[in-house]
Amino acid sequence: MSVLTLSSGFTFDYTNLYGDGKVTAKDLAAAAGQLREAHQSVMQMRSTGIVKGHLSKDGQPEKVLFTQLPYIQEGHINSPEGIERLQQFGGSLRYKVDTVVSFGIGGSFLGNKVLFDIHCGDFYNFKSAEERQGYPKLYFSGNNLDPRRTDELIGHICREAELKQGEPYRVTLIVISKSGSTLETMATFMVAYERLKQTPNLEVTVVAVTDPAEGTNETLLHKLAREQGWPMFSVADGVGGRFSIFSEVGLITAACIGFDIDEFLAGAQAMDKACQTDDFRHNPALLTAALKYLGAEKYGRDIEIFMPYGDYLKSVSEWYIQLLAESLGKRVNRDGQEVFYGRTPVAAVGTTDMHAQTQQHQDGKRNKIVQFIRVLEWDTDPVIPDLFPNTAKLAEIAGISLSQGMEAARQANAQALAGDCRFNATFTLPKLNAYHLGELLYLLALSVAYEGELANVDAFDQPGVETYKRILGPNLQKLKNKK
Ligand SMILES: O=P(O)(O)OC[C@H]1O[C@H](O)[C@H](O)[C@@H](O)[C@@H]1O
Repeated sequence: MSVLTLSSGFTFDYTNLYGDGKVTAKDLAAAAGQLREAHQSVMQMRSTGIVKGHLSKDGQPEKVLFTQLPYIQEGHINSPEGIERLQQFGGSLRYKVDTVVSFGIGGSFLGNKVLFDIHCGDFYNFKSAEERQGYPKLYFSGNNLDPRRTDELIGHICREAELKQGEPYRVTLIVISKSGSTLETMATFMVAYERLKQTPNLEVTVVAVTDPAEGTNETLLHKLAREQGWPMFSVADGVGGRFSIFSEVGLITAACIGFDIDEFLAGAQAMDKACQTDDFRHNPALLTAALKYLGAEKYGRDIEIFMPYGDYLKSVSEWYIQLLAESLGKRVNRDGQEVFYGRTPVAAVGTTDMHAQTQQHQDGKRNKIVQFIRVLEWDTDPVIPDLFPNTAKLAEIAGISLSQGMEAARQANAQALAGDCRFNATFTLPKLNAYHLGELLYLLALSVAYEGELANVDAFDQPGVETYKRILGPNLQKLKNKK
């Protein structure tokens, strides 16, 4: 067994990624110099924010500061006052605001959805205010231009306002956009704001989360917020969208639902500390990056199936898709040579996708790594009752808890894949709580930074997404002119 165990109980089991027929000790030994250099570069990024070759969208040198986020400190992006302000904001909503709608897409949505799913689950918005401890209902929008869902969400809120007796129905719209002008976010926000403002018995307020720059670099959202007097939170300089869950971007959702910000950042901080050793066998982010990088480069495993077991972890897969795709999917390396690097991420969830994707993982091309996530201990865990003792097949599973069944299924999946030389690995979270979630998400973010170094690509830009935007902008103008 090859398992790296942290003092918190978080583990990385890479037994099925390492050894004969997998990434070998020889492969790792041959890459030792590269791993050392990658580690030095990441340590330099930590202390100075400087990453070789990284430029902003405007071609200016730009610092990378996400490793600062776990540390709440005076003068840091997450300062004690900043966190206090977030908590006060969350507290100010309790028993006062009925509904929050969070508008955002990509890095301004995916992490927020993770926090919501893990903390609130599917049925939160059906619960009473008391059951939600006074926190408002919370919906997401802006992550598409879907006319039907946008319309239905607004209709639903308006109906709730109609039904409310006495006090007006209070809605807070949180508009999150680093660039401050993303099409989906701004379009759906404007549609919703206009309709909600016109609804009787409904009071609507707006909060903006955007780049705080003023002057010539001021974002459109910042300008609007300033002119309209909306309260603002920041997407700090040096924190890219896909790394922003630990900043005010993600933490504002945490504040709105009473998710434990301190524990979440403490988990991220513990992981950051665990990743400071240059011994790759004991550095979870470097070890993960090294094995996946070598798996891709030497063995052609350039698809990553991200497969947590448990419904509410599916959004972690979706968050990871953006992290991996935008960070490592690069045409050129930092020396300007074409490399077409990056694993293609695939979102999956167990056990569900064992009945949909596993056929391909088991029998398709040997070009994948399956990354499992497992939760060791669940807060609630119903036991399958012996309801039909005379039906042998059902009696056989009686007495087993659902989580035991789920873990047995994951183990069987991992074993079956490993038995046919199909690379896989498992992260285990002792429990599904803020601390361990912080550990996991931070580990993934840092491993992507390491892999950028190993592959010599800029993990912090996303030039490819501008290509379609350059076509879309003029096309939207043409549509407007036709009217
Ligand atoms: O936060 P925003 O500026 O609105 O950006 C939202 C998202 O849109 C872009 O297309 C980028 O590719 C993403 O990296 C970003 O997270």
